Amino acid sequence: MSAAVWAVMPAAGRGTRFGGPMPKQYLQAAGKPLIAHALDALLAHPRVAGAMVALAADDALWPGWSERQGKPVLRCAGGGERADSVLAALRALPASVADDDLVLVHDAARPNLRGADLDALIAAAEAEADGAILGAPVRDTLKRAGDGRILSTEPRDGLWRAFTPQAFRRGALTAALRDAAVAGLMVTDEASAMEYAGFHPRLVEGREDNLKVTTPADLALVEYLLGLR
Ligand SMILES: Nc1ccn([C@@H]2O[C@H](COP(=O)(O)OP(=O)(O)OP(=O)(O)O)[C@@H](O)[C@H]2O)c(=O)n1
Ligand SMILES: C[C@](O)(CO)[C@H](O)COP(=O)(O)O
Repeated sequence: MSAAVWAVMPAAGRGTRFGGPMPKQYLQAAGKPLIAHALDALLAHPRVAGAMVALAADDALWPGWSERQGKPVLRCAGGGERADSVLAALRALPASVADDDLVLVHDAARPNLRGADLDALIAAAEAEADGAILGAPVRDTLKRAGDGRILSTEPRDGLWRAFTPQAFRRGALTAALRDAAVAGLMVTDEASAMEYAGFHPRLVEGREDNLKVTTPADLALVEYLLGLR
């Protein structure tokens, strides 16, 4: 029988780039909050056993879910940076989640995750000691900017955009994030910490509509996309 997979959801951000009246993960789209879409996408997968959600200490909007789709939804206090929140959630997972068990780290701000992408990611991560992440190759020409002007064109061959979920074994990811923090390394995703630890995670090409809501324009697009499902 395949081992259970747990989800870790960093949801302690304040959405400063979005602005607005509340942290963006609680904004409504297609009838429910972004965080609910993101959680439900993970919990709908048969291999996912439950979720640990990292919340801001003063979060007053968390609906208090203790389960969704018949699976446990646990919560812990997040931290000052996304990486701190992920590390706190990894440490708060039930003791039954072994160091060798896979965990899926997924942004609460990415509501449009699809099951087929999850299938592909879990399959790749289970075959890889180094883990795996969803992403997509860069398909636009990239410019380095300075003072609103083009300074240079950057080579894009071999460049990918990293998405979430990112899938790693609990023990290795916990140690990698801990060591990155001790080294003062500011990582913006889990794969960066694993790379610092010497791993080379597998890249799994996923749907480009697995958008992270960062600005109001992203929310308008995500509302459209979720409405199509
Ligand atoms: N200290 C933090 C910062 C971010 N996050 C989470 O990490 C995900 C991706 O981060 P981002 O899109 O940057 O969200 P915010 O930090 O809220 O946005 P901003 O940087 O604009 O404030 C989000 O689900 C966010 O809630 C977190 O759990 N803990
Ligand atoms: C984890 C992530 O979504 C991968 O692209 C991204 O790094 C999060 O960045 P943010 O600045 O914390 O939104």
